[in-house]
Amino acid sequence: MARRILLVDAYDSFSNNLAALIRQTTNAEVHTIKIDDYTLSKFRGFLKSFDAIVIGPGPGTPTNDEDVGIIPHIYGLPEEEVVPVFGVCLGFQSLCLAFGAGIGRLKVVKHGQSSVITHHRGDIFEGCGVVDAIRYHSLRAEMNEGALGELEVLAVTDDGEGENGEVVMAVKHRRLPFWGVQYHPESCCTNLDGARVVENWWRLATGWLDGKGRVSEALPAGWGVPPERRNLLGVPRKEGGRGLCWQMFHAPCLDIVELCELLEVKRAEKFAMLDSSAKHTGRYTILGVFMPGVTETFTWRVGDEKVSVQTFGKSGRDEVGGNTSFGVWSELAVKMAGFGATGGDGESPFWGGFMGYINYEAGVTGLDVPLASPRGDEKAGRTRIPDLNVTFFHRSIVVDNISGKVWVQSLEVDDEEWVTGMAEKVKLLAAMSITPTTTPPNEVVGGSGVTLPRSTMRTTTTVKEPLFPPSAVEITQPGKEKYMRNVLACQKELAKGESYELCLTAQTTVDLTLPLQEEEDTAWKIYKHLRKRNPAPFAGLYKASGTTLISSSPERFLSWDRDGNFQLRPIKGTVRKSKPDGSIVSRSEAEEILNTPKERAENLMIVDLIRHDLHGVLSGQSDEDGGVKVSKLMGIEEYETVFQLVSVIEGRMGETMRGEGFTGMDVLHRSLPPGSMTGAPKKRSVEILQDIEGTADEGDNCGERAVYSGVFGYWSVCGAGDWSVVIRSMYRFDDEFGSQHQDGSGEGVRKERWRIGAGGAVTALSDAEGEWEEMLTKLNSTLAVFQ
Ligand SMILES: C=C(O[C@@H]1C=C(C(=O)O)C=C[C@H]1O)C(=O)O
Ligand SMILES: NC(=O)CC[C@H](N)C(=O)O
Repeated sequence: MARRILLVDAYDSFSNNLAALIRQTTNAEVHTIKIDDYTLSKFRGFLKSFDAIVIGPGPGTPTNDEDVGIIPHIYGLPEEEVVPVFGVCLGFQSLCLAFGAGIGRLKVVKHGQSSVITHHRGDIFEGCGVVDAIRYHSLRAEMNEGALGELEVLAVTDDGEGENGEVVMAVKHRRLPFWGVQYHPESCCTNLDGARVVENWWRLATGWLDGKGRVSEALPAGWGVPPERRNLLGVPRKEGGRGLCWQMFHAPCLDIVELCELLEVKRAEKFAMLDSSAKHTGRYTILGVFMPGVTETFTWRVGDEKVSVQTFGKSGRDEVGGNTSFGVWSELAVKMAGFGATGGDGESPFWGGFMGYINYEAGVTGLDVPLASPRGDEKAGRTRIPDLNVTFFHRSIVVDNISGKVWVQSLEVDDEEWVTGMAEKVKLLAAMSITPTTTPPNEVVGGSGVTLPRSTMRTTTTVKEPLFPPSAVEITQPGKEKYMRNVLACQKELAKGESYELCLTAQTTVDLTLPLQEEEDTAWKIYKHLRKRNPAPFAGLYKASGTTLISSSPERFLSWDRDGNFQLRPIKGTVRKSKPDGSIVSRSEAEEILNTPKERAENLMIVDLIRHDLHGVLSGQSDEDGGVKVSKLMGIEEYETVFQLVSVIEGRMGETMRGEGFTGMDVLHRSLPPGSMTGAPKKRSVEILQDIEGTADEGDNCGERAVYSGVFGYWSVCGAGDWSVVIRSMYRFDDEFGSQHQDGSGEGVRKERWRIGAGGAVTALSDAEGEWEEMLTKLNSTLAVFQ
């Protein structure tokens, strides 16, 4: 029978990586609990069912009871109840503290940085050569005579006298079966010899257990799969479903802007498009077609029990749900399950299904973090904004911007007439254009050797005219002093060990004063311009339920295909392309900047966090290991205004899980908000950021990040999904200013307030001025359309 290891998680964003490493190296069953899930007596009761304990990393300090919960009691168990323990980072520091060591602060904190560890090859370092290990810590164990009487130091690292001098990296208890390491064996950048300590620990631990003849008991009754590990649907997958009616044709000359105008975007009250205007990640343009009496928009606001459903072209709303364990998420899963479709073209990524956005705040409450109060709309007296706003499309048009293939599709029964009619219209439109707009892969190679989408090359020189007269535009940017103070406030938390990285953001507002009547909708006017100005693989326009979102995001959050292959592409590390003197940063210069410890550490922390999120759903469920791997570590990608450091993490949801009813949505809702917008560990970082970014009464972010920092994408009836991080984007609430005003001369005017968020990851290595500049760089990629 497999042995059982209990992993005690201190709300870290790396603990699932540790669980996966333990599972791989020990073949034991790993059960995870949180530090404060159980009282000590309950814990002691079920400990008999486990063979060993691993205590994970975490934010805060071992001297603070709330940060460690049950941990100190584990090291203080009566001897007859003791089992082997392996402590990592916070778990290690707690071990040292429990036996008399002091806990101090590092002079120079180490977050996401590697060190070579000096060890004597014995004990848990048996057979290890050079251990090159990743560290995430602000605190250190300070040994003294008392502690050294109880604990033996197994490894150290030398940070040099200018920094922290010698820092203890591993200890073991002289009598009891307790071991601990300060570094992170589970980080993807710790080398194999660094991870081998877990294998060695397990050998020593099982030796100890065998020596004592300790055999664990059966799991207590009722110890089952924790509710949060069940799937949204709660029932196994159903096969079959509606047949899709579709046509595919080649239209390499089809212009996306013209296609949108064919669909009447200029005056549309509702619109949904996911667009790829740069082709080096995104590829498809997906349009949802609103159908009167059929198309439903689902909205939900944090705190609401029910989900509101509004049918296009009908007045009133229905309220659904309220009695499922996952609330709105289950409602979406139920809707989707009722629609499983068959017979679409395997090459089309979207056959119909949900498109829309999910706010940052929806993700925050998923972490059990209460929202800052009041929220922006409560303060402004606006309509309550939905935190989830997605529309279920039966009719759709998909364009492959590389091959020139176009699909017109419908899930409606007997809808051939619409499909044929629409296909004819689109073909005619394409026939009227003269030049191909699709770019065969690798056709245009930029001077730096990277493939640039042709649109990128074409537009830099052509767009000069301002979109709105300067007198119609009023921009309110965050204050520099305040932003820089916030950077320092973040760094203070990093120095205390509360977080390893914090993605600080602030919002800018743009107030437009516009004529009452205009020929085309402002959102469309802006989108068209932005599409040229800042082509992006995850661009898009979404208008529904009182909110308009215009995106030109470079960052994929999460995608999955119909076979259960998942991909995340976090971006961390940004270099502005234009220099202050007007010259352009070359790719090799960008490489030099992005290859520094600061930028690499920023990226690595998020890669490890994303691995954790993905492991959390995909690994150790049923008989599957999730196959989580980093397929690209810190590649450099070039965009219109910036170079970015991008990593790719992949995983797999196998047949068993999918058969049980798990879908990509299970992964999505449990991985929100995107880690690249929070920092690590996610939960503590989100709490800290709420404090620092402020409430509607005082902060630049108006008490909420709202659509910014959320996700925008689709979940298709074919089983695939793709969601981007909402950055380099803008959004507005349609009723923010009411509908009309009088200007000075008595003419009727209209006002619109657009909101643009921007920010960047703050680490211990950041400098406040640099962070301010980085925020402005990101802001300007979209703000520039108003200037
Ligand atoms: C916060 C933003 O971007 C995030 C922060 C990045 C960084 O710190 O380098 C890069 C991409 C995004 O994950 C933004 O664009 O506003
Ligand atoms: N990774 C960790 O467990 C960090 C522990 C502690 N919060 C520190 O910063 O030192």
